[in-house]
Amino acid sequence: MKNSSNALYSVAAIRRIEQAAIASLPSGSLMQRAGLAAAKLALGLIPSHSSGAKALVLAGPGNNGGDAFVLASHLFQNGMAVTVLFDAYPEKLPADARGAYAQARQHAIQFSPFSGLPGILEKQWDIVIDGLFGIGLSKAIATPYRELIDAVNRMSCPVLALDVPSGLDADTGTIAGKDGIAIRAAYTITFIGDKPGLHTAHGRDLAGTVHVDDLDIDARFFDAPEIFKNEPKLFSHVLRRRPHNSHKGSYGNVAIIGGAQGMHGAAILSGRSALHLGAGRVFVGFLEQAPAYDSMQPELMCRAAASMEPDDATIVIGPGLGTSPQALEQLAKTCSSSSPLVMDADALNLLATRSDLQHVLAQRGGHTILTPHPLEAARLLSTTAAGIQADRLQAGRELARRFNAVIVLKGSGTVIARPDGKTAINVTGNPALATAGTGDVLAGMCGALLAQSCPAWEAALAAVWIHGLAADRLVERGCGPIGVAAGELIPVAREVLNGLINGMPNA
Ligand SMILES: NC(=O)C1=CN([C@@H]2O[C@H](COP(=O)(O)OP(=O)(O)OC[C@H]3O[C@@H](n4cnc5c(N)ncnc54)[C@H](O)[C@@H]3O)[C@@H](O)[C@H]2O)[C@@H](O)CC1
Ligand SMILES: [K+]
Repeated sequence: MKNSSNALYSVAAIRRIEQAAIASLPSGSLMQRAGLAAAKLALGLIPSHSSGAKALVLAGPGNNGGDAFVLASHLFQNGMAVTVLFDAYPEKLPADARGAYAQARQHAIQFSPFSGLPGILEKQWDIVIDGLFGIGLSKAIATPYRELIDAVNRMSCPVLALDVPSGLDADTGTIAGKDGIAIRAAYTITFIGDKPGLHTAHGRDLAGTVHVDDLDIDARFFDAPEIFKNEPKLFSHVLRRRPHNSHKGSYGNVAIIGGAQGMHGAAILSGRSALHLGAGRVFVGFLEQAPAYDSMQPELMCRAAASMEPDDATIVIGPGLGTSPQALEQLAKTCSSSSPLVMDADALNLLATRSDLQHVLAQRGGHTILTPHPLEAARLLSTTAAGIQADRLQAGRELARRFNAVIVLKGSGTVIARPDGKTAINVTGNPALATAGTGDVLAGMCGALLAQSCPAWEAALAAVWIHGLAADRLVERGCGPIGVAAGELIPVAREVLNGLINGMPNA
């Protein structure tokens, strides 16, 4: 399973792999490999390393510190001036780390306790290595490590974290403990396998660019992964080139239901998005007075929602829906239809208040995708947004089980979960998406892909990935992250989808 390069492993899974591998190897081998791999990466990050560049290495009281000692020895042997900040009892280090400490002590590496920090902070460093805590972190980081991390986070030189930025929970991407603190790294080299917490919640901000080194552990020790980084290889098999002999009926109908008074724009955005992601026909159903047409996109067919027959279309319900009795009526009609379905925004807020509809939804056949942001997810699970963010993977999986649906839990590192527990974390996208209407665009994209016969899991993965990449392209072009309007994502998302399909090998 090692060759699943987009696999993500929980800390429990990493521990199982590590223990099995350690038992088959001479003692200390994995730590030696980890320290060497990290040193090679660090040397590559500092072009001037041969001319006495300066490295500050932070070493903690466990095996993460052990990795740091091995790395310190290698950096020294490669001509760097190395200072190690270490403030624990060497004799209390775990065995492998103690060995690595003794090894480092044989070199002219400067060791300093934390009391030496003020002088150390005045120096210019070419790189800081964070080897304080890895997957053994068990509580919030407090004094004296807190002050050290705070100081390092203010430094301008690059920080390379070993395994996990210290203070970050490798499973959840949260900062451990109440009032905890974590290293903000520019790079993280993570060992054995990649970890979900590096890619969701605070993970993307704190881990920087993530490198994975499997420490050459034999593939037989790796469990079959259940969590993946979202990549086209998870969904591209359902994307199809268009045959010449096809027509609009070949690509499905999408019916958007939303657009209460004052919120027409949300439904329109969703409709435009569904159109540009390839739906054959798009209807937009408005709760009250429907506009005659969308003058910027006259291809959309604007109707009164009550007059629409949802059974021959993929339904996207929620954008601008509101929570009126008419909205509830539409939601009830939709839940009992057998059409492929995307539920977003107020449809989710209404659903949270109606256990009868929740039951109908969980029983319905057909493909269902729910796209909550953390607050909507919190309402569905009767908790708080903070409760959801404390463990986004667990929340996504719980929602998927409860509603028998594919869940897209939005946020940094969007979590896509399905009822059997398989979970993906999306790593495209950026803060340009933190603006009104981007959720409406995403819901329309999910609808378009469902309408073109993608199964719900693949449709959700593809939509989230394309949506994020569209935002990344806008930023690359200098159009963001500040001030991107949701509608700007749509033509770029179309470009991304066509690029994906055009780049596929001919079947
Ligand atoms: N055992 C091995 O051979 C290998 C270990 N590896 C490294 O070892 C790490 C895991 O090592 P450990 O299990 O020793 O764990 P860590 O080194 O991550 O941390 C555990 C130590 O930190 C203390 N601690 C935890 N949270 C604290 C907090 N908030 N404040 C103060 N002290 C705290 C614990 O009491 C313990 O002493 C991995 O992340 C990885 O870097 C890798 O080198 C792979 C091989
Ligand atoms: K670390």
